[in-house]
Amino acid sequence: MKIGLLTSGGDCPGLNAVIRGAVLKGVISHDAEFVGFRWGWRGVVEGDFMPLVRHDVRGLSKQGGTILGSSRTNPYEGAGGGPEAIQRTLDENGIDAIIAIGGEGTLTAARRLHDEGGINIVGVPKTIDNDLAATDYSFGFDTAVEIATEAIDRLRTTAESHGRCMVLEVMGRHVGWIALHSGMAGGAHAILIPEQPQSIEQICEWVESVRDRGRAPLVVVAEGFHLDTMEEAHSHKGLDAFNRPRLGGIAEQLAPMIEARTGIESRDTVLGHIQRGGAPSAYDRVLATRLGMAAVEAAYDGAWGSMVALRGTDIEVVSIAEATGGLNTVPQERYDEARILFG
Ligand SMILES: Nc1ncnc2c1ncn2[C@@H]1O[C@H](COP(=O)(O)OP(=O)(O)OP(=O)(O)O)[C@@H](O)[C@H]1O
Ligand SMILES: O=P(O)(O)OC[C@H]1O[C@](O)(CO)[C@@H](O)[C@@H]1O
Ligand SMILES: [Mg+2]
Repeated sequence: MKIGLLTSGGDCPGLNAVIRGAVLKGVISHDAEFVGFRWGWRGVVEGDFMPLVRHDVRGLSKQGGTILGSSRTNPYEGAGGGPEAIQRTLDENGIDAIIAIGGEGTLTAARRLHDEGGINIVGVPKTIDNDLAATDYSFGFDTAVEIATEAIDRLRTTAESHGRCMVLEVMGRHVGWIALHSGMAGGAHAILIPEQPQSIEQICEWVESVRDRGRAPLVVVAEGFHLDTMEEAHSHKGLDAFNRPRLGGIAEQLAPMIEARTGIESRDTVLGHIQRGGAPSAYDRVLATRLGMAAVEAAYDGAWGSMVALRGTDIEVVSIAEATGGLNTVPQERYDEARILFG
């Protein structure tokens, strides 16, 4: 079988480990052939791909980013877009199947191409946000949490030196998993997530109780958080390639509000894409490698339109529909559990 791999959507530590796992598994167990589509769906639509042999994936599991490049190209757009044109491109190049590594958008597109055009596709879930349903964790999340936790540890020493309140903004467009886990690991005094709007009065109450105990307050906020007085998440950077608001900047809004209300000097830090860069953690390398290997097995089993997923400690094959049907939000009980530690 000749399989085309692609990485699409925002990048994520571990993408290269998936590619390596898939190629090694396919070559060793099935004598498979691989190509890599460049720049996500763009490579599929434009017929732009490169051969991927065993040598090309040597040492890749520790390398951040994606050697294939990524984009938010829509596979239904352009002359080569849509199921019929894509099938033609695959046939012309002798490519039997696609393994699409991406988030909910990429997987939704993969499912449509399979359902509407019968294209042989297997999905692999990726996102640092951990917002995909049907998989217990997605690779990239653990690495992002490590980076955010280290940032909290570092902010804490400078905060204590000045008696300041620090507000750290982490990623998390729709869900607060990175904020919840890094905040808990780093001992944050308040964790603000998209699923749980709060009042500025409540936030200041937590901050003041920390100050009253002689400590420097540390607040972790997910970029998608909004105060109970706001309609939606803060955005002032225009739209992304898929016409969604680019988030970021809520920490810059909150820090002066906290300072004005409590009198505690406050600073904000936006971690941004640092959370997506660099080498994946050991956990993410293992998870990504196993998912890549399982995706190849799913292809050889003819499990088209499915996705590989982590369930407990097993990698299972589930329908893409299950993964894209809803978001993996932070459950109320997980927030309540963390909330005991606030203030
Ligand atoms: N319903 C859809 N039908 C066809 N294409 C879609 C659909 N939804 C998303 N896409 C395409 O898939 C691309 C990737 O989606 P998106 O930009 O949301 O990234 P993602 O895979 O969800 O990763 P991330 O976690 O970074 O958001 C989009 O730019 C869009 O072109
Ligand atoms: O890299 P971009 O296009 O700025 O996207 C940023 C978005 O991607 C993610 O990192 C992953 O979906 C979100 O947390 C964030 O809102
Ligand atoms: Mg998306």
